[in-house]
Amino acid sequence: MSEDDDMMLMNISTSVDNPISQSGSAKVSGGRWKDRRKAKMMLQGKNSHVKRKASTLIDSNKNTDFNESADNSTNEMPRKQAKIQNRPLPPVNQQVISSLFTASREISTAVNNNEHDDNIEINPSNAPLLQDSFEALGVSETILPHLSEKMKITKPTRVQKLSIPNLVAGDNDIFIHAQTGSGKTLAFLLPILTRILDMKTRVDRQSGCFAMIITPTRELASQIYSVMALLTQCCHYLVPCLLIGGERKKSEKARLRKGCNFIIGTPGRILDHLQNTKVIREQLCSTLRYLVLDEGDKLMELGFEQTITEIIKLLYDLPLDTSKFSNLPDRIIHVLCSATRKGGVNKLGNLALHDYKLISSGQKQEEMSTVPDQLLQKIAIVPPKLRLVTLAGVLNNITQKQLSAEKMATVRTIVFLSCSDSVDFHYEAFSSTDANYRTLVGDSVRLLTKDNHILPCLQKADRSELVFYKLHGSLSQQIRTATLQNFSTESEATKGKHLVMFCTDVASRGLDLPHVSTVIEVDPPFAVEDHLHRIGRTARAGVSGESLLFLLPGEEEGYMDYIKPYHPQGWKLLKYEQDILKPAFQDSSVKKSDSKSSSKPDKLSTEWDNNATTWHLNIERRVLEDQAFKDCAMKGYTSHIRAYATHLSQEKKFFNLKCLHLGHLAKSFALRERPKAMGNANAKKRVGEETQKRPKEDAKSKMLRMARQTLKESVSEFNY
Ligand SMILES: Nc1ncnc2c1ncn2[C@@H]1O[C@H](COP(=O)(O)OP(=O)(O)OP(=O)(O)O)[C@@H](O)[C@H]1O
Repeated sequence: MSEDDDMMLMNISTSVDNPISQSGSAKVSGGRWKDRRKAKMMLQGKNSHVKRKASTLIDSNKNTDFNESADNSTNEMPRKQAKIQNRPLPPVNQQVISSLFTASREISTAVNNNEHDDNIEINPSNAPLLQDSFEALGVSETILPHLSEKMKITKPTRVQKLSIPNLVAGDNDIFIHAQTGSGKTLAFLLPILTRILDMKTRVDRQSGCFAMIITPTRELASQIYSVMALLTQCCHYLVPCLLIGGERKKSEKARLRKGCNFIIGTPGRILDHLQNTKVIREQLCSTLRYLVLDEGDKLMELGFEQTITEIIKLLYDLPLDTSKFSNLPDRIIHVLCSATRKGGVNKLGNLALHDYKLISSGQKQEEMSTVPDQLLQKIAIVPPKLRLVTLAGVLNNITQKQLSAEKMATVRTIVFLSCSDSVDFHYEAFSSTDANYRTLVGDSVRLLTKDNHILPCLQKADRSELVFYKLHGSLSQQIRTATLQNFSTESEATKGKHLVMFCTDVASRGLDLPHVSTVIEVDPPFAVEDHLHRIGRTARAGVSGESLLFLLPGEEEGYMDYIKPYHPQGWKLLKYEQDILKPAFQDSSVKKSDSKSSSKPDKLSTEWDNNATTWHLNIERRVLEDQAFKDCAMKGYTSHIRAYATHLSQEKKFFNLKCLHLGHLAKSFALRERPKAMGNANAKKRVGEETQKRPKEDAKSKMLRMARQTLKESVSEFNY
């Protein structure tokens, strides 16, 4: 039963003692006609307020009772149910707890028409090719030993095999279009470095800048800078320089003044320096020969077309002295990297590339690359109320598996959410329930300490084995960098633990985080490209990996057909109960969070669904008791709804705001209040703040306004 309904039977009486069992003949009298109709429908076992097709969203009596027994302390029985069953009504101002589980739990509509076949042996599609060598591709002898000894990279991947000879020997522009994790970074860095090293002309940091690499995110720029810094350890006289927003411009200027051979950065900051810093123009003048645009589709999606046009214009305004380094190309070579060749990126190609060669690692030259073959995709159709507890179940099962392994290896999981506020909520919900944690970086990395039992499996383990991270664009650049650094590197504090990072799409593009074994998309991506990039954080360079996508029952299930072409190896369709919740909650008892204050000894349940409910009620109770956490949950919920309205128009049929059951979704943010009530409370607050009332909007313009606002926020999310 939805919280939305709890007020509607206030003045209604029924003529039967047990109307549920005699639903067909129930007589309802009194109250408004609408209320009577609703009541009658309910007595007949129908839901007058069907928001989505799946029958699973209608709660049962059984579960309301079950819920009651799971949390007697609050004694909050839905009023409608109480009235129907002639039980005493709870006080009007008391909140209603809607039950977590529903009567019919089977998701009947979920059919797997793209089953993953366990019996087929799959070869990794982005792995190094054992029969090839970098030497044969023409990579400089100066780099080869360093590559194999220091970086442990001995064989090229398919995309490297195709692009390196092209850039080493030819002077064409190239468009690199390849799967995630296929080694695109080295596919352009190695040949550029080779051309400079093989000039046989002595160069140093004062010789000028030879290549500029532009990326959409600061994290990606920092990562490419690190790879370049590692590569140039074998030729320390060559120096890269990083120019990204969020850093002090003054120190960047000082670095530029010392001289550099490669500039790596984000578009806004690079343009800013080109327009305002004389020394960068001096560095680029005469020497610039390569302009690389990485993640071209994202650059366009985020509206950098104008910025890049201006950068290109300014670069072409600089004089080029081809006599100075005559072994280098006699013009600026453009390299464009992208996982897709659809839409905006073609425009960027027209803008930046001339007479280019397409380097595609796929067998077929499709517009979008598929996911790596060795990646095992899983999909779970999860009712909106159960999203939080199911996520807990998934994380628990991964930790459980890690704990039961003989050798405790560090395990990394990335959880993608739709917006920063939702990231904040999930980070708080999972990392600080028992307040037994230690922060490792600012307040964006929390190591659970002993006695923190946020997941059921930790109650049995004598050690705490979890570290939680949060990453989104509203954090300062220093915190973002330090958080990623901590997540990626092995340290004493994190060694052998399960590292879980809650993040927005800021972490979806190009980031190469080592040994990520699972990616969980709790909120579906805003575009199918984002789906490929998010799950591409695992299964990199031939290594295996898993990803799990949560979809809501109903319209969202149609998304499976939509993404099918990108998953040639199929997927496994999980049942949220049998495959996730039951294994997570069945063998351990979850204590009620208020059990300490209770005089009675805690009666622990061995039923998995009882445990799952208790787990959820603990989080709900915290929301009730802790105003700061409640604010966090409300913000997370409202921002999530706003973000939901921004799905691409061609994907709106799967992600239609109107089909969302807002009340049930609120439950997954541990909120017991109805969204309507929340809205009214907020509206009341606003009355004092705003003297002018917003003119009445129709649904369409409201949705558009929300979408525009969220798009604006999502761009600032990346802080370019
Ligand atoms: N030839 C190789 N052999 C082994 N590992 C490699 C090779 N080339 C690259 N790698 C490793 O593979 C990982 C992925 O590389 P990279 O980040 O360049 O992939 P990408 O194609 O740019 O991925 P994305 O599309 O996600 O940005 C890195 O850790 C890199 O060190």
